[in-house]
Amino acid sequence: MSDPIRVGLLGLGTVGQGVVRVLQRNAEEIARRAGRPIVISRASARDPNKARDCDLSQVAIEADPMRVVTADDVDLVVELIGGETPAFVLIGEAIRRGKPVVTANKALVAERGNELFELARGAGTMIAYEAAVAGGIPIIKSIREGLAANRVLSVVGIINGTCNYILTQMSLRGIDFGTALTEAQQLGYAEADPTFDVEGVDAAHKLTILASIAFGIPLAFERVACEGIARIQSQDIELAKALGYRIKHLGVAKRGMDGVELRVQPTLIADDQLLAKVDGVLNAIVVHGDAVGRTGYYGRGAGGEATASAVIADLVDAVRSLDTPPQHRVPYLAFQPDAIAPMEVLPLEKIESAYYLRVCVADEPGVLRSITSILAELDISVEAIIQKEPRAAEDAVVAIITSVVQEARFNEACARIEALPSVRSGFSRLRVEHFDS
Ligand SMILES: NC(=O)C1=CN([C@@H]2O[C@H](COP(=O)(O)OP(=O)(O)OC[C@H]3O[C@@H](n4cnc5c(N)ncnc54)[C@H](O)[C@@H]3O)[C@@H](O)[C@H]2O)C=CC1
Ligand SMILES: N[C@@H](CC=O)C(=O)O
Ligand code: NA
Repeated sequence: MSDPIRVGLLGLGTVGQGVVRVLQRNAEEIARRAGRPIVISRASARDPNKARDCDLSQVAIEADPMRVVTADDVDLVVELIGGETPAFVLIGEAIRRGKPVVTANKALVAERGNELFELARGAGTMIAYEAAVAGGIPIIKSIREGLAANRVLSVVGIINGTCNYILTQMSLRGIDFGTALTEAQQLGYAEADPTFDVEGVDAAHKLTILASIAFGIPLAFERVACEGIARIQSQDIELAKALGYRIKHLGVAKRGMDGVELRVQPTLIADDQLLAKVDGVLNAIVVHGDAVGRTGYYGRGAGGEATASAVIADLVDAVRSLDTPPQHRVPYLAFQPDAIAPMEVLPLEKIESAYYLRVCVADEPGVLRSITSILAELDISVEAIIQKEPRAAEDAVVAIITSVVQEARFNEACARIEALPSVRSGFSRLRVEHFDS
C-alpha cells in the first residue's frame, strides 16, 4: 500500500472529535477503500489542553489553524471550524497551495461557494462538502452522481436536526422549546450560534446547496425565503395533531412553470406521509426526478460521528482522485461550470399551497360563520376545521385547513379575518405540504 495521506484537521469540536475517532477505529477498512492509509498529522485547537473524547497522542496540536494549513506534513485539509471567518481564508490558503479541502461548513459553501469553487478550479484542486447537507446522509453524492440522468423536479426535506429534535420533543414529551433546544445543544446537534438553527438560516444554507446541485443554478443563499420555528407554539402542534398532521421544519426547492420555489418554513404534513414520521435528529429528503420518480434519503442529520461519516467519505474520494485530472472529476455543483445558469426565483406571494390557520375568537354566536364566509368569498375552501371550546372566561380557538391557494389571496383572507371584531390576538398560519403519490 502507498504512503499515508496526512490530514490537517481544523477544529476539534463535536465533528472534529468524531472524525478522529472514526478514522482511528476504522483505519484499516478506510485504507483498503482509499488505497492508502489516512492519518491526521496535525490539528488546530483554540485550547490545546482541553480534555477531548478522542486519542490525540499521535497528532501535533497547533493553536493557530494557519500553521496546520501551511505545514509541510499536511497533504489535505479538513475544515471543521464553521462560519466564514477565519474558515474562508484558511480554505483559500489550502487551495492556493494545491491541497484538497474537505469541509462541513454549509454557511461558507452556501454564501461563498461560488468564489471558493472558482478558486479551486483555478488551482486544479478540490473542495468536497458532503457533510454540509444532512450530516451523514450521502445526499450530495446521490444528487450529483446517482441522479445525473434526471431533470430534477423537486427536493423537499427535513434538513435541520436541531429543529426536528425540538419539534419532536415538544410533540412527544410535551417539553417547552427552551428545554428541547438545550438538549439539542448538549447532544452536539446545534450550531455554535443556535439561532442559525431555530431561525431557519442553517436549513436555508443547506437548501441553497441542494437547489444548486439539483437545478444547475448558482448558489444564491439570499434568494431563499427563510422562516424558523421560534413562533411554533405547543397548541399548534396539538391542533395539527388533532387535524391529522405533524409540524416539521421543511426545506422546499421546487421547479415550476415560471421559476423555482426556494423556501424553508415550518409546515404541516399529513401524518401518513413519510416525512411526518421522521423524528428526533433524523433528517429525510425526497428528491423527485422525471425519470426515476421519487427517491428518499433518511438518516442522522447531525451529531459527531454521523457527520464524521460524510467527512471521511469525502476524504476517501479526495485521496482516490488525487491523480485524476480536474476536468475528469465530478463538478462541484453537479453541472459543468459553464452550464450553470440562474433561474427566476418565485416570490412567496406567487406560491400556491394549502394552509393551516389558527384563530382565537370571542365565544360568540356567528364568529365561525364570519370566518368561513371570508374564505368562501375569496374562493378558498375549508378542508377541515376544529374548534377548541373555551374554558371559563377564555377565548375559543378555531383551527382550519384550507384548499390550495396562492399566497397573495390567502394574505388577503388573513387580513380580513384579523380585522373581524370578534377575532383576538393569537393568530397563526402555516403552510400545508401535500405530496402526490
Ligand atoms: N455538529 C453537527 O452535527 C454538524 C456540524 N456541521 C458543521 O461542522 C462544522 C463544525 O461543527 P461542530 O463540530 O459542531 O462545531 P464545534 O463548535 O463543536 O467545533 C468547532 C471547533 O472549531 C474551533 N474554532 C472556532 N473558532 C475558531 C477559530 N477562530 N480559530 C480556530 N479554531 C476555532 C472551536 O474551538 C471548536 O473546537 C460547522 O461548520 C458545522 O456547521 C455539519 C454537519 C453537522
Ligand atoms: N446544526 C445542524 C447540524 C448539522 O448540519 C443541524 O441541527 O442540522
Ligand atoms: Na450529507
